[in-house]
Amino acid sequence: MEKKKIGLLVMAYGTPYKEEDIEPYYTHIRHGRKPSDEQLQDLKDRYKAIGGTSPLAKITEEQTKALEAKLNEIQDEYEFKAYIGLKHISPFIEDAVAEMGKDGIKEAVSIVLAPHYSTFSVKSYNTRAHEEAAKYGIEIKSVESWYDAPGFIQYWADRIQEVYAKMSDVEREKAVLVVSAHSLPEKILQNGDPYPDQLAETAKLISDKAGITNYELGWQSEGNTPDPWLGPDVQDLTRSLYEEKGYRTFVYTPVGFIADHLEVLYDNDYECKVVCDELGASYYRPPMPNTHPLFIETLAKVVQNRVKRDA
Ligand SMILES: CC1=C(CCC(=O)O)c2cc3nc(cc4[nH]c(cc5[nH]c(cc1n2)c(C)c5CCC(=O)O)c(CCC(=O)O)c4C)C(CCC(=O)O)=C3C
Ligand SMILES: [Fe+2]
Repeated sequence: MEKKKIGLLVMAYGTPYKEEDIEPYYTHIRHGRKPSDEQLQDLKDRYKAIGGTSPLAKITEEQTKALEAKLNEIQDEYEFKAYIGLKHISPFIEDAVAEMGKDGIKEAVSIVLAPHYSTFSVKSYNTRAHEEAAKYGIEIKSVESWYDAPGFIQYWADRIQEVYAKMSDVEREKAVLVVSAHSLPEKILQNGDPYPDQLAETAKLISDKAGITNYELGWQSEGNTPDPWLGPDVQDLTRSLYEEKGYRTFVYTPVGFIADHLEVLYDNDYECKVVCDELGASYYRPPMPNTHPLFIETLAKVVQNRVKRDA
């Protein structure tokens, strides 16, 4: 039987490919407003600190290829063809959709490489994709969130158990799991955004599965703007947990992200580690999902379920 061709639109944040890309990328993130020299230098310094550029571009590509291959392996009704569409750098979401149009694709499914739904994040990706798709008569079924997908929960529970198993008994007794996502401006709460509740649900599912009772929710990587952001910030949280609850071992799981990139390699592995070192506490950060087979299989199931669902 002839397989039906279906577009697989994989959307992600995007990252500068080289140093010269940092300024236009940052300007795009800031909705077209150029960063000040100081802000730009600060961002350049952070990329420098993690090796010059982020590994994210390569990981997004590997995740997309692996997801496409997995989907074509687990079913034979459709032939999935993957397209990467990025939020803040080329190939932009619109470029990917236009490419699908050129290839004659009429039916597509989309997923954002971020587990939790927010009007600020996933909704803006999906809106851009759907607006462009309308121009080409492409029907896109969009996955809205997958923060509770069983394989995603299992992935983190396994990694957490590995970390706790490595600890000395003394370390384990005073350990706390810090489950975090990217902070967003507090104003998202006015319209009942599900983002904080989804993070809380991910944290509960993961800690239950891993058998960890001491866990706390935190927010990280907040932007440099005057409005209030969701808190507590993971660095402040580390200090208060140390002082008020006596924890001495900190296990950071930035579950709002799925790859090694700036927010994890700098904001966790450098900034949170500095706080732990200063306090004399132990720092742990289990590996990110990247292209782990269980993680890719999980995304494939999420996509497959979305294709099967009507509307
Ligand atoms: C919700 C969310 C996610 C998770 C969901 C998703 O993945 O969509 C995410 C992921 C990421 N964010 C990233 C990078 C950056 N985000 C920034 C700034 C901002 N992010 C925001 C939100 C999010 N961001 C917001 C509201 C701002 C402030 C904008 C403003 O000023 O109004 C800035 C500017 C400088 C700074 O603030 O640090 C950078 C460099 C990278 C790539 C890292 C790499 O290159 O390795 C990734 C994966
Ligand atoms: Fe960001």
